[in-house]
Amino acid sequence: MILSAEPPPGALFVDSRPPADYAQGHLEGAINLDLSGFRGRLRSEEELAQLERALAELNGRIGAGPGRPVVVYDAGFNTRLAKTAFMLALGGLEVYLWPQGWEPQATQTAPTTPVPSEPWARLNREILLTADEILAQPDLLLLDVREPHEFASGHIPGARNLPLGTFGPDNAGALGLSPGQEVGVHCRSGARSASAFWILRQQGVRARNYLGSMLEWEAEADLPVER
Ligand SMILES: O=S(=O)([O-])[S-]
Repeated sequence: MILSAEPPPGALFVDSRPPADYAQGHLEGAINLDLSGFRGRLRSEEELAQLERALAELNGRIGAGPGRPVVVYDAGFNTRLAKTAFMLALGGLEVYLWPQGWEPQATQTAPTTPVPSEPWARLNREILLTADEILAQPDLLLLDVREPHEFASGHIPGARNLPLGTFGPDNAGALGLSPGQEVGVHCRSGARSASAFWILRQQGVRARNYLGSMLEWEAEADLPVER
């Protein structure tokens, strides 16, 4: 959920900005964490289980777990914020995005030492889409949020090109999407599509992010590419 007001009480703050920005001033108790660079093949059950273990280890390290909301903030609504928040939500955490409004409270300069907790994660399969699920659901509306020239260079058969810039906070209906509808979103490596994911979820559309996106799809010999 994208916050426009104060965050929930007791939240763990995650600052996804670059370390130099964090060092200049961050929210009290916030840790500095950018998960937007995540890449990984997610096709076998073992690969999914490995990701769940990695997220459990991460949650334990930063003191995140069930019952404690996590608020991720950044300098505006950007793909770094969106993908970091998506990765944490994928681990089963209750996640909020706080793109603006936090700035006046960013007064702490000393880095926060996280208080670790028991490693814990539950992979939230409801928000994740995998290549094999795309193959198994040919009727699922799949939105490729890359730019038209990227789409033209090769795309998943049946995908519809809707560049990220076309998504707005209240235009899901105008894009032909309705609350409750399930749609898949993807891009090159799951970052722009994480932004589309949150924008659509905010409007009640049941978006699922194909995290592997075209980087994974094009690397797999058995997956068809349309040009
Ligand atoms: O935003 S991206 O993952 O397509 S590089």
